[in-house]
Amino acid sequence: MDLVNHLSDRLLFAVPKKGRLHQVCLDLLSGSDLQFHRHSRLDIALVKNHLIALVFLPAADIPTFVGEGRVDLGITGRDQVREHEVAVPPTKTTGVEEILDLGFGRCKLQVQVPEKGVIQTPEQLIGKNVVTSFVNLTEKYFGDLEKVQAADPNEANGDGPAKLKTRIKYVGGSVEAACALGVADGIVDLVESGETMRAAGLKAISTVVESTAVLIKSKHPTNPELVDLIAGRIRGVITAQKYVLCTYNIKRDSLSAARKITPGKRAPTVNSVEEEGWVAVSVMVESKQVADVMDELEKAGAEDILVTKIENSRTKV
Ligand SMILES: Nc1ncnc2c1ncn2[C@@H]1O[C@H](COP(=O)(O)OP(=O)(O)OP(=O)(O)O)[C@@H](O)[C@H]1O
Ligand SMILES: O=P(O)(O)OC[C@H]1O[C@H](OP(=O)(O)OP(=O)(O)O)[C@H](O)[C@@H]1O
Repeated sequence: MDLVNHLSDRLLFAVPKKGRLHQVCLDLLSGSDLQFHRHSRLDIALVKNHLIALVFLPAADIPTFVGEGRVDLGITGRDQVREHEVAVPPTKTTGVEEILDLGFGRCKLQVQVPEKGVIQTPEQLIGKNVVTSFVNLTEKYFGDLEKVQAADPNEANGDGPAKLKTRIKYVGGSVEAACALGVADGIVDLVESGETMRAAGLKAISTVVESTAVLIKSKHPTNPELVDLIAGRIRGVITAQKYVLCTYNIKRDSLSAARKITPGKRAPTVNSVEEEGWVAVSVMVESKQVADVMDELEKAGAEDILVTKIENSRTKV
């Protein structure tokens, strides 16, 4: 099938083709009931049940395609969006709009130096070699540091705004190896658990950007209604993953204490039960807090506390 000729009437949705965000994005598409079959080695897949085509692209390239309006929707890291924005500042018609913070892919772009070295602050890297995959953000970061230093009367050399003194070099991956290989005095790279950084004998001395995955759209999508529909579905899946449904029985006298523990997103649903003086409560609770909430509810006199996974949802995040 000539896929390219099937694209003209379809909304284009870019998804990371590899890396940390790939599988979790596929799970999100499946949770949103976007059904597709990707032929091996093809970076385009037609969605069977909507006028949408998925395009599988490197996360770093997605802001470019969406920003130029070639692709309508995309998922990538906020770090990649910021990196692109420094290189190509948005205008009224170009650039991306963030629709939704997806919560996963949480990491920080950090300045890192050898743990046992003499450099302790980012200012000490000025004029030295810094290696990164995020050249634009790194140049801006050190450019701003250099400006601050130049504004300091003790440091000013009177030459006016100079070109960047710090030498920023691009590498596409394994950035953490650059210091050990003698190519860099410091690096700017992503950190999540910190394992990669520690294994390379590095430590973080500053944060350039904090990032999570985001759903982005172009400024003039071809089918805004379909963009809203997909955004609503994805929001529903993300909310469902973030919350669980907690139900319990409690004496009406203790209800106000229990409401403080489980205020819910709007308010808990309270139903009367057959037994005099008791009510049944059902309420959404953030998954990461649910164990503490159950302990507190028990102390407040709640009984039959049950927690259920939410498959999908339509509620404001
Ligand atoms: N360790 C991490 N933890 C969480 N999110 C991360 C991590 N590393 C990267 N990310 C996020 O995922 C995005 C894509 O990074 P990743 O390195 O996975 O992509 P890639 O370079 O395309 O893939 P690969 O590294 O497999 O070649 C980053 O821009 C960032 O937002
Ligand atoms: O703090 P951590 O949990 O160790 O994660 C950080 C690492 O994850 C990313 O690399 P990835 O493993 O995706 O490979 P890459 O270096 O080839 O980009 C990032 O570039 C770091 O190297």
